Amino acid sequence: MALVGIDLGTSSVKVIILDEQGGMLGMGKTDYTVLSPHRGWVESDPEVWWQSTVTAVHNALVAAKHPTITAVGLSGQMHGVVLTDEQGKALRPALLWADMRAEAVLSHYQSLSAAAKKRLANPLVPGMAGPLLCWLAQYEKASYQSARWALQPKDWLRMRMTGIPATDPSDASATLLYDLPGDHWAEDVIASLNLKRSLFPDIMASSAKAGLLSTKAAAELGLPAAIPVATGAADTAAAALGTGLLAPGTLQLTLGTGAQIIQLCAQPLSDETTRTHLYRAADGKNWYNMAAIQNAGLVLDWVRQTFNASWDEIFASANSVEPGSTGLIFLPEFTKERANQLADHQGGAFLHLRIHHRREELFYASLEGVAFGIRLALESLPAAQQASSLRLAGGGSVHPAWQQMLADILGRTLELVNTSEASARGAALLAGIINHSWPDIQATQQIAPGIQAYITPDSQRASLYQNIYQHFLQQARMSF
Ligand SMILES: Nc1ncnc2c1ncn2[C@@H]1O[C@H](COP(=O)(O)OP(=O)(O)O)[C@@H](O)[C@H]1O
Ligand SMILES: O=C(CO)[C@@H](O)[C@H](O)COP(=O)(O)O
Repeated sequence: MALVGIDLGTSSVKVIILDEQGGMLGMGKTDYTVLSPHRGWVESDPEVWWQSTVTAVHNALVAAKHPTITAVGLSGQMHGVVLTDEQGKALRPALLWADMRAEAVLSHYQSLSAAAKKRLANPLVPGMAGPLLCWLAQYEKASYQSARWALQPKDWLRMRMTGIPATDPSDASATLLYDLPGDHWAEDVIASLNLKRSLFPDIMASSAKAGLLSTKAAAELGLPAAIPVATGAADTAAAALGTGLLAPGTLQLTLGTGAQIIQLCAQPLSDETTRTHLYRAADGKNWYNMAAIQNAGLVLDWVRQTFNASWDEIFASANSVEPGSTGLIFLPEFTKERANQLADHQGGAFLHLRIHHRREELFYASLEGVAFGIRLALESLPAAQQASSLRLAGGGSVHPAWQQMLADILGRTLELVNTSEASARGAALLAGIINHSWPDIQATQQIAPGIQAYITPDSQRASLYQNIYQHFLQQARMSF
């Protein structure tokens, strides 16, 4: 008997198979491309998500030696929107969290009442389902008018698997259409924005049984038909569950295509400065504050591809380049940050390029620039001042040289959790609840992966970076 967890990320889908004690039996991963057909647009084709999921599930089953699967759980990238027909068939490519086109309609949000904005409890930024739907309603009337459902990515996947439209609080609360203190869709906001209320599915607990795997989906995935599928959770919330972060206190940095630093909180207290987000956790009990970084793995992957480099070559720059990259500065703001901007947004840049700069400096400066962006976001979290350590998770955090750089630049110890796929693990743990492998979310803490290593900052480099970081901020802000 085994459980499947599927994490539909921005750059790849990850599938893991756990036994009923939470032990890893196998995994599969399939990459896909993020599309940018016009300036500021960021999209993915849901059909590619599905084909990639089929491949990753098959590979995970092979790696796990074909155990009997009894339940499936889901996690997925947050905020964006998939417009579908009645059956869940996508009507156009999915719009993703990094998409900027809805800047053009943010004025609709700005003119909401102060009370309504307070209940949304989050910065008003364009890559969320609410603003994206406002854009679609205005500029793509045909697809908007014919849509039956507006789904989050993992909810689209579940509908494809079960035919049941639903969402959960952790994803719904990250759409800018959710009343955080009231814990329900923000009916008044949806009405004020003139959005169709019927687009939004019922909200079910992340650990609820949302439906059964259809015969057709089961045949494609190679899984048994009619096994239960859990509602699932947003990837950041699922990653917290997957690493055993279930109580307020510890900070966690998840590094994927984007990066997020989160801290669980027992009350829905929003950030008056609007530099951090407030969302529902997967346990249905807590919330979490999150500082988001849009330009993390997304940008490093651009560097890797554009310079035709391997990941090893990029990280090997840490062996030959000194902190500060001999004056070279990389601004990673390829897409506008939601908050915590390094500079007035004009796009990314290499600043102060000189003839002596080699390929290695370009790579090292890119890593430094992304890490400085993470540091700025970290400093916006109220709890960061006191935190001397952070947990580290996510597929973009695995290289040892990069982990050490992050510890040095953030000036914090990084705790490496003994799981490579925290969000997919969180998803599988939710499957275990509907399968009665464990009674509830709290019980999953007993099978939480331990800390496999502590990466402590090198005191000399950390001290150097205090000054280099300040210099970086100053130069970044002077440059536009
Ligand atoms: N082999 C690798 N070594 C180091 N970093 C990688 C590697 N493959 C991908 N990455 C980085 O990880 C990011 C994807 O993180 P991941 O958590 O797997 O994906 P997602 O954002 O889809 O959840 C990529 O954008 C890239 O920057
Ligand atoms: O944008 C956020 C959180 O605000 C992310 O949680 C996205 O959902 C993307 O996650 P990855 O695909 O980068 O892991």
